Amino acid sequence: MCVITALTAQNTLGVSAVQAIDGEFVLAQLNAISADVQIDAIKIGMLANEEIIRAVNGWLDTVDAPVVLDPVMVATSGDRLLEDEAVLDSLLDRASVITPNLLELASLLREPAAADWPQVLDQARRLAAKHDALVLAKGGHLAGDLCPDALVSAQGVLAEFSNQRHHTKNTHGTGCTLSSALATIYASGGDWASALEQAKAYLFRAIGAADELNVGRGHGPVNHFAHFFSEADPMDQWWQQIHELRGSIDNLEFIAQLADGTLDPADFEYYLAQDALYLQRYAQVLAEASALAPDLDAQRFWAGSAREILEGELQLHRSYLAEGTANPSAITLNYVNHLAASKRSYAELIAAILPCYWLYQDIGKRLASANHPEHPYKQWLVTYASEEFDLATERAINMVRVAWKQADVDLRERMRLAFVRSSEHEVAFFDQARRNRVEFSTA
Ligand SMILES: Nc1ncnc2c1ncn2[C@@H]1O[C@H](COP(=O)(O)OP(=O)(O)O)[C@@H](O)[C@H]1O
Ligand SMILES: Cc1ncc(COP(=O)(O)O)c(N)n1
Repeated sequence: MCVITALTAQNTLGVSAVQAIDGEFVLAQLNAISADVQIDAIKIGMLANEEIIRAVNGWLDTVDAPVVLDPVMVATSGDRLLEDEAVLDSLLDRASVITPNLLELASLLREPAAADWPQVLDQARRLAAKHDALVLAKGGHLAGDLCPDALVSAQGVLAEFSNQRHHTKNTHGTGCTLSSALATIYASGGDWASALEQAKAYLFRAIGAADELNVGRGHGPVNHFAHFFSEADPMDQWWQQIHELRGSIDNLEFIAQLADGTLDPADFEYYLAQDALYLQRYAQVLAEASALAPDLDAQRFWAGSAREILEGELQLHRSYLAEGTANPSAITLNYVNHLAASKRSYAELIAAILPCYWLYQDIGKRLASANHPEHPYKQWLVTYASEEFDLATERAINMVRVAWKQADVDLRERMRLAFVRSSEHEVAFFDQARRNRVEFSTA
């Protein structure tokens, strides 16, 4: 819930005008909230003048909630945001946590600014004692590669967290963000140190992504939504993109009959023979992914998967088939050629590999309920609905996700195309027993 205390005409270059709101109207807004909404924590920012401070002070008598007070006095641009800082004193005693930056801290103590971090901590301790509050000492304005922050009481430092300094000029709103996040997270956790740690991690990410916003020519805002945007899972998006393809697999007569057991054994055998040819090549492709893998974990996973295919799935196929009888169909060749063409890079190759896991797991899960002890294709149905296959699919998805995160825009697009193309091949592959069976004599 927000209460407007002042209107500011400002951009990234500075504040050109301030219109303070009448104290009475500020109070009306505060009362409107507390009369209706449960208040778990309060964060106070810019207050502009004494009249507003008095209104807020009076209202605080009527509510019971922790108060984070950010003594906003001067903007990043250097413009004043509070007429007279002395009038803040009365409010400071009401705060649970005061969050001054280095200059505001000095100003509240009527002292010169601290020159280093130990001096900041010392000033913070004295301010904490003066107002019987915690003080969040902030080192953002110090020189150096690290940005330390500490929660300080009259007794000394309670908790200290430090992060690297981002090289950016877009730091407008860092202090406001930190104090708001601190109050909000405290409201849900009840622990100041842990709230500070989380608030700082959130802010660190928001500053790190600030340059992406590219707003204005001065000190641009931090990116509050960096979290949301980068959190969208690219793998979910890929899965959505093949939604229609997945639907068309479900609608194939071959799949419907495989599920209810009415599939002609000759069709199943044809499919399996092609799949055996495919899998042998697929196992080679997995071994190639292992050879290209960037780390030991990935190398092991793909090599293990290749072995799994050779000794697991291929055995299953052979149990149904007379060995070595089939030639590859045009559809099978197309698919393996697509896989082979994707090995320009590790990332692209594993993106092309992925549908063979993911689509089979998906189909396996949905067809599992149709299985029963007399089902003619029960072994096939069991294989792709197994927990081991789930686990392997999950790991394969994650390998692709990790590679995607490290890829540049062009590579990401090639990965996506490789994935979609393989999914298209999967549809044709399932359907092939029902199509013109063009077979080739070379694998
Ligand atoms: N360039 C930066 N990189 C990383 N963190 C920063 C950077 N600048 C400020 N911070 C962090 O932003 C928060 C606010 O810091 P500070 O600049 O000291 O206060 P204010 O924004 O109130 O002037 C602190 O947690 C500080 O560590
Ligand atoms: C309304 C308002 N509140 C606070 C600040 C200080 O933030 P910053 O120090 O990042 O300019 C500001 N510029 N405007």
